[in-house]
Amino acid sequence: MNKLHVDVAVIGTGTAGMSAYRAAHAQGARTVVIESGHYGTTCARVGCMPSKLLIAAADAAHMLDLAPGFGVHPGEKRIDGRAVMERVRRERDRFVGFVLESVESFPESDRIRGHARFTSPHTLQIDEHTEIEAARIVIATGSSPVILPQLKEVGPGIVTSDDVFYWDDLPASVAVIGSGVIGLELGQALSRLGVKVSIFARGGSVAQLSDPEVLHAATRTLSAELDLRFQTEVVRAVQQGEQGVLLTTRDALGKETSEQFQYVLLATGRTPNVHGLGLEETGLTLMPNGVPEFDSRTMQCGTSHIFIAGDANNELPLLAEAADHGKIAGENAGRYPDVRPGLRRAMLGIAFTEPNIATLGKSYRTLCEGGRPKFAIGQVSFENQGRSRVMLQNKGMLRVYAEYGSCRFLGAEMIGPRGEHIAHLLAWAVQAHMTVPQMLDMPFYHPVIEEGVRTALRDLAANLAKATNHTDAADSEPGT
Ligand SMILES: Cc1cc2nc3c(=O)[nH]c(=O)nc-3n(C[C@H](O)[C@H](O)[C@H](O)COP(=O)(O)OP(=O)(O)OC[C@H]3O[C@@H](n4cnc5c(N)ncnc54)[C@H](O)[C@@H]3O)c2cc1C
Ligand SMILES: NC(=O)c1ccc[n+]([C@@H]2O[C@H](COP(=O)([O-])OP(=O)(O)OC[C@H]3O[C@@H](n4cnc5c(N)ncnc54)[C@H](O)[C@@H]3O)[C@@H](O)[C@H]2O)c1
Repeated sequence: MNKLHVDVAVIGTGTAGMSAYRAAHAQGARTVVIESGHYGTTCARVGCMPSKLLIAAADAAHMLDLAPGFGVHPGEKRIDGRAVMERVRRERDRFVGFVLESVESFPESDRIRGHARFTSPHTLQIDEHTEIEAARIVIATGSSPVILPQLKEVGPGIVTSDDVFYWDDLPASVAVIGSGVIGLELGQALSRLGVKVSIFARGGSVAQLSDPEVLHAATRTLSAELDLRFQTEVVRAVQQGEQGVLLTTRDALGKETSEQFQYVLLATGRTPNVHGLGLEETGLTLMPNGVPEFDSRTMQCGTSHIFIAGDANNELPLLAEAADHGKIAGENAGRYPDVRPGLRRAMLGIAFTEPNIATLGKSYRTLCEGGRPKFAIGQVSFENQGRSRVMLQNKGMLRVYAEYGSCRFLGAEMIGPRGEHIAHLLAWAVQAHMTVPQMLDMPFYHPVIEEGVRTALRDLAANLAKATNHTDAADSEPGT
């Protein structure tokens, strides 16, 4: 058994782990990273990048569908599934290659291969070959797809996003379970690429939306294009050899339906990789999901020498968050016991559906927490928004929120054209603590989709003014 003594051990070499390694190392700490799977990160290998590559191909196909609306007739559309998947894998491998180069730039002696688990608060056992005594430890173990119990061990037709980007060809049909971010991004992309797709949602949720009006607009917009079956539960699935899977679902009225699909894609959330880590040996207080209690400003677990970063802490399982968490955790582990709060940015979440779905700052749900909501709402529908209509992308809605009295801009939820860019603009305003009048003083060009944002902000300003002129803010309902 090899024995190692280090200042900082980082478990996981994903985005958070690599960021933690660099930050701890920069503090002068003798640091190692431990990896049980492949190097290359979830984001590059099976997450952000390949999913956006698939979506890019779908966008190209969709543009051909839109063209006749402008009087442009591109001829017969032909999708070469093998070529689509070959490009996805080729470009994905290129991105993974850059990550591998980055990991390989860490000295070999700092890279340990194998599964890490705690045997005491300061000791990690790596498979059966190495024991590491570490003064501080960063947990950056990522997350894994949730597999519904009734779909376990059905057969090769049950897949997750970990499998899709290894396909050689596009399948004939896919049942997507879950209407969250992964289900909608992949479901819409596959559908636009000619795959027969049905999306089954046990409730009525759409991606990360919580504002009922935006949710309504999103449901209407996406249902116009996709076979979206809300309030529908999965009952069972049976693998039928190479034919695919016979999936039985039950709708809100209790009616059971059985349909055959080549694949059933599970997109039912991800669970933090904290089980099998031996956390019970650390003495840390665990939350019901198994994640240790931690401070989201410092990533420190309780007052201990252990830090947790990225998807593993389940706070906001997004790439940019993983990188920030890793930096904060690594710096604090490096200079422990001098633990300091790190930079946390305004919340920003974007689902790359088309139209994009975006949430930023405080969500409607968060603002409504703790009783009666006390914030003003402004809104715009993109249906008659000038530039959106010019481009035949006039779908969706934006709702913006602000605090009565101070007029401080708080956040927004939307589905709409160019949502990824509008969301950045608005998230920057949240982080800069701008007020609605200050935002309206900013330049708006013509004709641009941002003029729709201005319409929503003007509506918000009018609603804020009504409250200041006529009522006590506490008496105001949202949107009045
Ligand atoms: C399909 C999909 C699309 C996505 N798209 C986006 C997007 O567009 N934008 C966005 O912001 N986010 C997106 N995400 C989320 C983003 O990919 C993740 O938030 C991010 O990659 C998490 O990074 P991480 O470092 O926490 O985890 P990972 O990159 O998963 O790294 C964790 C590492 O820890 C290792 N490990 C686990 N347990 C152990 C152990 N006991 N011992 C040793 N090593 C261990 C694992 O093998 C893994 O290499 C997407 C995710 C998916 C699945
Ligand atoms: N563009 C992006 O930023 C992006 C893209 C993909 C993934 N991600 C990250 O990955 C995470 C995981 O994505 P996801 O889509 O798997 O999770 P999610 O939490 O967004 O959605 C999960 C969906 O599965 C449904 N579901 C859960 N349990 C179910 C059950 N038992 N039966 C039927 N349906 C069930 C939920 O109702 C929900 O619709 C996201 O939270 C996000 O942080 C981000």
